[in-house]
This record gives sequence, C-alpha cells and structure tokens, in this order.
Amino acid sequence: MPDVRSALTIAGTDPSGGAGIQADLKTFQEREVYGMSVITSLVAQNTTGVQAIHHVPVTFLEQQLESIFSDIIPAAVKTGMIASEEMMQCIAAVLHKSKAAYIMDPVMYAKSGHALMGEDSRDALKSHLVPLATLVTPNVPEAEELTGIRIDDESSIKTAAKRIVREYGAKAVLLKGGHMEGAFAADWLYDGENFTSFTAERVQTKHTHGTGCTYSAAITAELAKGRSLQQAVKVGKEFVTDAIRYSLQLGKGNGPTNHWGYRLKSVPVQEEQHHEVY
Ligand SMILES: Nc1ncnc2c1ncn2[C@@H]1O[C@H](COP(=O)(O)OP(=O)(O)OP(=O)(O)O)[C@@H](O)[C@H]1O
Ligand SMILES: Cc1ncc(COP(=O)(O)O)c(N)n1
Repeated sequence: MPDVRSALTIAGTDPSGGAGIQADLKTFQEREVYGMSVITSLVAQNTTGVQAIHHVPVTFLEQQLESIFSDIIPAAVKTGMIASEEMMQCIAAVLHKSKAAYIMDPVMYAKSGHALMGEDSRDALKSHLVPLATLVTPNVPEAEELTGIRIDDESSIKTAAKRIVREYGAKAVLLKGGHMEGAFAADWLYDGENFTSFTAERVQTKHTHGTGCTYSAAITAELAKGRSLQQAVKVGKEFVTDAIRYSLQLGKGNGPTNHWGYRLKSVPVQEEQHHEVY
C-alpha cells in the first residue's frame, strides 16, 4: 500500500473551474495528495464575475464535516470562502479537535470585487479561526482589512504580519504581494521569529482567476506530505507562478490559472531570509 496523504478544502464553489473548491481539488491532484472537499456556499460564477450565491445551511455544513472526520482524517485542511460567523464557529469547533495543519485563506472578495464574506464577519474570522491557523495567507487588501494597517511598502507589510501572528494568534502568516506594483511578485512569510521573502518575476497577464486558491491549496498539499512550512511555501510559490505564466485564455473575462503549468517549465523563485532584531 502506498503512503497516501489526504488534504481537505472547506470553501465555496466555482462551476467554471478556476477558483474555490474546484481549483483546490485540481491542485491537490497535481501535488499528489488525496483531495476531499466540504462546500460552504454554491457560487454561480465564471471568468467575468459572480452571478449568484447560495449558502449551504450551517447544519448541512456540520453534516459534511462529520462525514469526513468520522471516516478519513486529513493531514492538512485549508479554508477559503466562509460567508458567516455561524459557519466559522461550526468549522472552528471541528478544527479545535483536529491535529491537521490548518491553512486559512481569508477570502473576502472575488477578483471582480463581489463580496464573498459578510462585512460583519471579519472580526469573527479573527476571533474564531486565525488563532487556530498554522498559516494565514492574506493578500494586501485582506491584510489591511484584518489589521486596519495601510500596506504600501516592506515596513508596513512587516508590521501587519507581526500583528496577525503576535496579536491575533496565528502560528505564521504569508502576506502576498500580488496586488502591489513592480517587476516582481514578492510574498512575505513570518513565522513569529523571522521573515522570509519569496520572489518571482511578475507575469504580464489578465488571466489570474484563482491564483490565491491555487497557491494556498499547493501549500496545504505540501504540508500534508510532511514538508516544513518554509519548503511548502517555496514549492507553492513555484507552482502558482508556473500556473500564472501558463495561464489559460478561457472565457470572456480573467481566464484561469493553469494547474499543469509546472509541467511545462519551472519558473525560478528567489528565497531570502531576513532575521529580525527586536
Ligand atoms: N501577475 C503575476 N505574476 C506573478 N505572480 C503573481 C502575479 N499576480 C499574483 N502573483 C502571485 O500569485 C500569488 C497569489 O497572490 P495574490 O496576491 O494575487 O492572491 P489573491 O489576491 O488571494 O488572489 P486573487 O487576486 O486571485 O483573489 C502570490 O504568490 C502572488 O505574488
Ligand atoms: C468560491 C471562491 N473562492 C475564492 C475566490 C477567489 O479566488 P482567488 O482568490 O483564488 O482568485 C472565488 N472567486 N470564489
């Protein structure tokens, strides 16, 4: 019997296949872990935006979680879109009892700007889920919403990252710089002691639907396989950069990332340690 590692995604759907649960499962498959999914919301969306949202009742969310955790215990869990505080409480209750690595992608908006989480649930995310997280993966606007800090340079990135770990209780944070400007896309990992930057060349493309989901799913898969956080982020960054470089011109809007892009040619990622002096 091969040593099968499993990973679970708890998130919303994308019937057009580029983001959410669908992107996560495709990524798990490419990273060679057994993928499982629990759906929080059914989202009618495509490359042009979000058309409608139907939330799963919390009792049914609970039932799906029970189906998984009473049978196949995942080595790592990621959460994406979670629309309400009740859903967050339900998921937190299960994660409290779990030993799995937990990667929280604090999804707030779709790329089109459509809200995927109630504005009144942001504090709930901080109080119920951030303290349980092995890693939180906000983009710049999400980190600003979580911390109230305006982020526009390396110093403000570091201040926000420290707040998420030291004040809100996450074990580590990966603050993604995809939304910032410049020739390079740099992300910052803070583990409570040191910062490590992961940098790749910025790809000039509008086809970036699902980048955040793909990245956090790849990191989740690598943690499920037993890699260190540092190694998992490095592999995840290479994977998402290849997925963006070879992204697909599908649909009428922002096309999806290419989950088999890494098979075409690997894009180099620079990793640099920054030791903090307190
Ligand atoms: N044009 C690009 N070229 C290369 N890397 C990119 C580009 N855009 C984003 N990235 C990288 O992709 C990963 C996802 O980052 P991003 O900040 O876009 O996440 P996200 O905002 O959660 O995704 P989304 O905008 O799809 O919701 C990060 O590693 C980021 O640096
Ligand atoms: C259900 C769902 N979850 C997340 C996102 C954001 O996508 P991403 O940040 O990966 O582009 C999305 N569009 N839909």
